[in-house]
Amino acid sequence: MEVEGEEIAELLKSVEVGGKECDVFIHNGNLTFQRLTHDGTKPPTYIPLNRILAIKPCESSGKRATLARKFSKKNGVEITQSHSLKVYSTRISRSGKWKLCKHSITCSSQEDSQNFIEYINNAIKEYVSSRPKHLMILINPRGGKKNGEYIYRKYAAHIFNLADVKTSVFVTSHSDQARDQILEQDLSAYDGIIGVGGDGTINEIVNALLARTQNEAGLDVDDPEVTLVRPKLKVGIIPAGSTDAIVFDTTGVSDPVTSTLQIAQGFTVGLDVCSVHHSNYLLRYTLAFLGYGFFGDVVKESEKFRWMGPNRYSLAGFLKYMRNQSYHGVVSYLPNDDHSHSPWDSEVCRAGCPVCKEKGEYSPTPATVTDDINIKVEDLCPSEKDVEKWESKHGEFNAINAAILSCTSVKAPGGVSRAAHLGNGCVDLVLVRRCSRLQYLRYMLRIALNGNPLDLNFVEVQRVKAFKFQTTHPGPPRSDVEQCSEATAADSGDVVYVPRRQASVSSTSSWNLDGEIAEQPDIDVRVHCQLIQLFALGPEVHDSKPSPFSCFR
Ligand SMILES: Nc1ncnc2c1ncn2[C@@H]1O[C@H](COP(=O)(O)OP(=O)(O)OP(=O)(O)O)[C@@H](O)[C@H]1O
Repeated sequence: MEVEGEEIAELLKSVEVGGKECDVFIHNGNLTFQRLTHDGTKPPTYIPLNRILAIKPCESSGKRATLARKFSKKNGVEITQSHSLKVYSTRISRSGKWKLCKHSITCSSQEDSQNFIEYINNAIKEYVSSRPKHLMILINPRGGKKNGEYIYRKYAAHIFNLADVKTSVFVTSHSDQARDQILEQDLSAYDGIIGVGGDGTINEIVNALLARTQNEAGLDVDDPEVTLVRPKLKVGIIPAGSTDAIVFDTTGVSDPVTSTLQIAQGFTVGLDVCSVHHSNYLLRYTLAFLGYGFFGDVVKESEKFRWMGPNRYSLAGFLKYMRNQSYHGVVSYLPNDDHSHSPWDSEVCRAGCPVCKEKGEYSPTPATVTDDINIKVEDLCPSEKDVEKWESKHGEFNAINAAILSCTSVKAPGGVSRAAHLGNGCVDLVLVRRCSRLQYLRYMLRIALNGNPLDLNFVEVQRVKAFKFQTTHPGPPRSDVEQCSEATAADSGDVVYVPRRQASVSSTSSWNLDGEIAEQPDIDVRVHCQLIQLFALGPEVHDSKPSPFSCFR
């Protein structure tokens, strides 16, 4: 059989699919159903093989049994229950959430049914080499609305069961237990570690996994220049936290079913990680965001209102906004030398993003993912040889934000830097210069209301491979400082802004490192290109047009 010049493998002839008579074949990596009509005009429906989660024999009952009986009567064949099977696949809804679909097929003989199951299972294995076989699941029962366990049992467990992924489930009983588990357990049986919780949970997992990997490799993690080793195990996250920014950035939605389906189907993206040092001492690794000034203060202040739950951030944010503080310091950074992408790009990072692909040569489709991703050594971590290229900016800042990911979420659709990439080996360093309350409000509203927070004259952005921050004393009178910063800005060709009502200057703030507070303001940050492999596809572009790849009904 041939379609548009392509060889196709015919699997089943004249079988019943959803009460309709079809031929079933594989064409171009798709399981294709061709409805048999008198005039043969129905277009085929297909399921890409990499979207098939499982295929199982099943017992026909109820409506399904009636349809099968009708079909067998019409075709004059005896159909027993064991000749029915179900193909479980995924489809993407208009909202971007992934759904599990069932396609029931009734074959005319036991042999046909078994051959079909065998053929599809082999095709999936061949086509999709990187599906996990055994996962460690770490559930944080205290994250978000404290329903991590419920979310896992209701939305995730049956998907892993269907996909024949073995799971070892641990529910943490206290903070840091996930870390201890990763540091102390024998991990050789696992393909990946999945956190059920929020950003804090995945951070704890990644920090522990990186610590263990570097320790086993005998590396000095306190050396900011060290080239870190990529862990063999992949990580994943099923959202059950308050913000879930990392899940949102890597799947496009915050939905436990979407995340579980992407994990079970072995989709993988390479994620950049920042190492954060203070005085040649490793503070921690961060995955999404670093913020000094406003966002550091908010997290610190919010600790006083922990009893309020997630609302504590709104109250702390309001109090800090009213105080409108700014901080002195020098930011030095190593600019990205690859000018093919910048924070001003209108194209955002997506599944199959060419920028990330080129950097890490990873493919988000499971067919070609291998453990040995070919990353150029010079991309892994900026080194001493880059010394001469460092640049710096001095001044007073309301906020210094570094976006490793775009940091978009349901609450912040504008993100911190919408064009930031998952795995380009860079962070977008956003400097919010000393400004009035009203100006800062405009900045925040653009993050919250899907505007562009970078397009303001008191905000500067640089795409960098590394940066350092050092506090400076208020020093010269304000007019001198302004002259100095404006002169620097003018020299470098940047827009000069004149703040109307300015912030009050305080001594130092703290860093918000993915939601954790670091009291040391002077830090040294290096970006490690795609150091972690995360089970996710990357946000997808949605097409509102109906697709032939859909649930076959
Ligand atoms: N059993 C537990 N009891 C108390 N704390 C725990 C427990 N298990 C984990 N934790 C800690 O809870 C912290 C916060 O969890 P997590 O980040 O997942 O939720 P969240 O803060 O609500 O979500 P988000 O970070 O997305 O805003 C983690 O740093 C983790 O160490």
